[in-house]
Amino acid sequence: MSVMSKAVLTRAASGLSAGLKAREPGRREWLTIIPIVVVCALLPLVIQGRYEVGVMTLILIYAIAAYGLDLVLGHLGLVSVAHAALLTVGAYTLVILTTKYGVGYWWAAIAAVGVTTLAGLLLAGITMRSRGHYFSVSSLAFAAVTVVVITQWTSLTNGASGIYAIPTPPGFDSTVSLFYLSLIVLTAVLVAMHLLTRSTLGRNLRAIHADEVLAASLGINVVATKLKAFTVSAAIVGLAGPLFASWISYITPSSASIMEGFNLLVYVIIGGSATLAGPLVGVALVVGVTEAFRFTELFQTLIFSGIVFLVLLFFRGGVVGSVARAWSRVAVRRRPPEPAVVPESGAGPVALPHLRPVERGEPGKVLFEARSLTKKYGGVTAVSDVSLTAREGEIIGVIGPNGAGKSTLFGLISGVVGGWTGSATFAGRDLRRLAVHERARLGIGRTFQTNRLLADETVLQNLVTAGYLHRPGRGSRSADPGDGFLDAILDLTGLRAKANQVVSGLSIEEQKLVGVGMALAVRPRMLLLDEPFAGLRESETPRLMRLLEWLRDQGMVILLVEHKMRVLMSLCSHVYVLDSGQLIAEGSPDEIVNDPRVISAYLGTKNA
Ligand SMILES: Nc1ncnc2c1ncn2[C@@H]1O[C@H](COP(=O)(O)OP(=O)(O)OP(=O)(O)O)[C@@H](O)[C@H]1O
Repeated sequence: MSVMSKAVLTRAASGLSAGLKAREPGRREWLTIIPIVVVCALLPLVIQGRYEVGVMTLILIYAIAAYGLDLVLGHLGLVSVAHAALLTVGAYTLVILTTKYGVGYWWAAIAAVGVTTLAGLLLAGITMRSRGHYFSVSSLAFAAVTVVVITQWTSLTNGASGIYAIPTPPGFDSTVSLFYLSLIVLTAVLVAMHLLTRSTLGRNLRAIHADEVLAASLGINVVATKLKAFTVSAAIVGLAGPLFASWISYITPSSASIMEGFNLLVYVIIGGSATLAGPLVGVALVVGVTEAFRFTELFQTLIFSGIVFLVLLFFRGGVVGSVARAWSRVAVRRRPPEPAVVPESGAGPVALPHLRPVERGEPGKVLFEARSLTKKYGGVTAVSDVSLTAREGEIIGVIGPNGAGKSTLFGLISGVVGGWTGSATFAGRDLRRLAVHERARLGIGRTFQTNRLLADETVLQNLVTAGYLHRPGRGSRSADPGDGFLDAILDLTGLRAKANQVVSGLSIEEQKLVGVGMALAVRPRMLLLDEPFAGLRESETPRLMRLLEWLRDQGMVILLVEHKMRVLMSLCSHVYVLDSGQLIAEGSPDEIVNDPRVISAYLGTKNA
């Protein structure tokens, strides 16, 4: 692989995991489509040469494929080199059906989209459980296999010699008309991309991109969502396949090569992944400029490399991404400052919402029961033979020194940590058989010791994503569940004034509250809170305490890991104490603080 290829792949991998994350597009961002389409539509009137219009058509066709790629690259963070192969699969399907089997062009085009989608589904099915570099290498293998299959299946594809005389779409046989047909398809893709990125699927993709564990904890089926996205991505690329075949009029297996797949990747990264205009701008810039220097191949390669390096060096986020970021900085400066949060004085009552966030439980009824839970990490037994019962309407404390196994226990219950023995049931269901997202859907919500949030999104967007299971109609694009529940969470957590602020700009304590709010948006029946009070100011502590008490009174079960003993002891009715993975004591707060084993292992004499 060339130095440049490595640079781009490294940039793609590192950039996509840091700093270039997709964000929710503004409601009015679709307006960008209008100037894009108008400018494109006017171009053939200004630049009229047959060759030039041909290049512009190719730019539009590649842009369609680039948007398909961007759905997984920009919005899911998967670096795929297989998309040129998918494009070629679509092109060959059209060519074979029309030239060998005499199928009408439009039927063949529909079949091409279908076959490309199926090919994408196949690739996704094989690779969706792999992440990062593993996925990229799998996509590389897919491209290589596609080239081999097309080359070797000579009876169908004519092998390395390729196929000539590819028909053009009926009624679109001139260069200019193919340009406008491609523009119509591109416009539809732009609209679809805008709608997709604002839809539940788009939000879930961003959540998965940001943090798969968090996404699953919110009830998002990570594998199914990735499959869906990859299939849609392949379908979009499939739209470009027939156009590409008609444009090129002579197709060979080399169109599916890894290098072509790499070029598509370059277009998206250069233009700006996860932006509405980025892929088109990237293709136009790279293809346009390199075509202008087509008279010398060496010079063309140098120009291509030059563009790539310049953008990588100076435009983090690609051309469009960088411009959009600079613009948003200016816009933020112009915007009047948001009113500061006025923390509730601990004394006054918190305005609790009239809404019922959870199904009212039956106090005293066993909701969760674990027997002999054991989890080993190699030679370390993180949790050893722990049994625990949680009844509705209880706040249960789990305490112990660092490394006692508290977070591991939460991991076992929420499903994040696998490979344990023992038994665990929740609402009568055996948890062993349930994945993380299924447990969340069943009603197990959680926060994490180290905040796991959608750091590049606003507080409200975090809550909207977290409330995904409860939007009216899962496919709905509406932001709020419609019953004011998210509103209520903003009030309960005291985050209303910060609702439109990006989470990464909030203080640690505010981020903690966002985490609690997100867990509540899942509408859990049991809430696992891993040190929610850590880092909270004294003034914030009473608010959260009252919130937990109120949730308990609604019938919710709360398992609370907390080192702030005063808070924990005043909230909990029952406390479990772990030390080196073992349950060393359990009982009421009074019993626990006076238990000599707990004093010796954890509390010391000052808390006793
Ligand atoms: N992924 C892992 N791989 C190997 N060992 C692990 C892993 N996670 C936890 N452990 C070990 O398991 C034990 C329990 O860790 P755990 O994080 O559950 O404790 P904890 O009580 O939550 O501690 P803290 O209060 O510091 O968060 C520790 O010895 C820890 O080193």
